[in-house]
Amino acid sequence: FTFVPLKRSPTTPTRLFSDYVPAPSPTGPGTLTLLGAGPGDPTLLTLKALQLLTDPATLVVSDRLVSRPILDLVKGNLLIANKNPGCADLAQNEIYNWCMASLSLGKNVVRLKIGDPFIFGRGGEEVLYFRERGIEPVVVPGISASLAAPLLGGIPLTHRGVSNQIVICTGYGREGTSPDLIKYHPEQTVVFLMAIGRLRSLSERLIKMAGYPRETEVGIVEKAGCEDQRTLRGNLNNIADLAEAHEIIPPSTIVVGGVCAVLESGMLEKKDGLKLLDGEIVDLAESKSKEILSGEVDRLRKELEEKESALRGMQ
Ligand SMILES: O=C(O)CCc1c2[nH]c(c1CC(=O)O)Cc1[nH]c(c(CC(=O)O)c1CCC(=O)O)Cc1[nH]c(c(CC(=O)O)c1CCC(=O)O)Cc1[nH]c(c(CCC(=O)O)c1CC(=O)O)C2
Ligand SMILES: C[S@@+](CC[C@H](N)C(=O)[O-])C[C@H]1O[C@@H](n2cnc3c(N)ncnc32)[C@H](O)[C@@H]1O
Repeated sequence: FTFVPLKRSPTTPTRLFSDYVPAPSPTGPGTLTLLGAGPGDPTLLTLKALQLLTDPATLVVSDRLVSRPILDLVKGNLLIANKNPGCADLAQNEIYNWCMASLSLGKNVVRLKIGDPFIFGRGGEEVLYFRERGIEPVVVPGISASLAAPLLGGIPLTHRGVSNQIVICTGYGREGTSPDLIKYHPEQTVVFLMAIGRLRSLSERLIKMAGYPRETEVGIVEKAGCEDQRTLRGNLNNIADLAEAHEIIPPSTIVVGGVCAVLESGMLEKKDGLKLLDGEIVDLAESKSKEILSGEVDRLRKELEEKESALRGMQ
């Protein structure tokens, strides 16, 4: 890892992510970066991510869920793993083989992962795999869908007097198992990733085994940060039926708890045209802001290119 020290000491120079510039090595293996892509909107990428993705000399090995507008930024070669549910281990081996082959040729590789690499993304496993083979990956954080999707769907994960703690869970454990649920706590928000496929049984288990009241609010944000984002609101009693009726599909983030109702009216409706209605589905506002935002990506890219060519001129 590259750890970023919290304080600069006068004697030890701080190594920031921004200091990390991958350079092809003719003598040894290339560098490997595990890179978080955020939830899907390219304007939510870090500047570090933009810099790495637009390096034409870099091979990008991406997971399937990374959005098209982000993949479109890649200037070098791009490989996308066919990691569908049920054949993930096979695809994971393929990813390792692609990365190792390029690294051993001295090529720099970016392993692009949805959201944040260390939140339900096998990021830790990948670090251990490459470390065992003599390559120490640099890990660059991304905005996790577990935090961004609720926000983009108009759900604050904490809210004074409503929720003072957040639990992030997966709907599926290893080999399809259902992870243990935490007992109901009225001031807790629970965020479920990878759980749409078993929403009905999850809702029933929350009520019957974890003591959740049937009326507990639930929000689902599908494809957050993508052009076709949708938000669905309901409660534990009706959410599975509503999701079925509206054909909600992965990738979606499920939020359970009182916070789902906090911004139900008012602010967002007026500001962004985003309307949250009980049991109704809403599309992300048809917004001019989308065009403005994608213009912003082009502007940033240009700025980066200019800086790079100015730097090259100075060398
Ligand atoms: O229903 C849903 O909402 C989630 C469906 C979904 C799953 N994986 C998925 C998604 C998102 C998607 O495909 O869009 C998609 C998924 N699962 C996972 C990843 C990240 C990765 O593999 O790099 C991804 C994204 C892959 C990609 O973007 O290409 C990771 C994953 N799946 C799983 C686990 C848990 C584990 O292995 O211990 C973990 C590891 C989490 C961690 O790092 O802690 C387990 C899982 N996820 C899932 C299943 C059900 C498989 C089936 O249905 O046959 C299963 C069970 C299994 O594979 O043995 C479902
Ligand atoms: C394997 S997990 C990876 C999580 C990722 N590492 C992160 O930090 O966001 C995949 C799950 O993340 C959630 N997810 C990813 N992208 C999403 C998006 N654009 N909108 C809503 N949920 C998303 C879904 O719950 C999906 O099943």
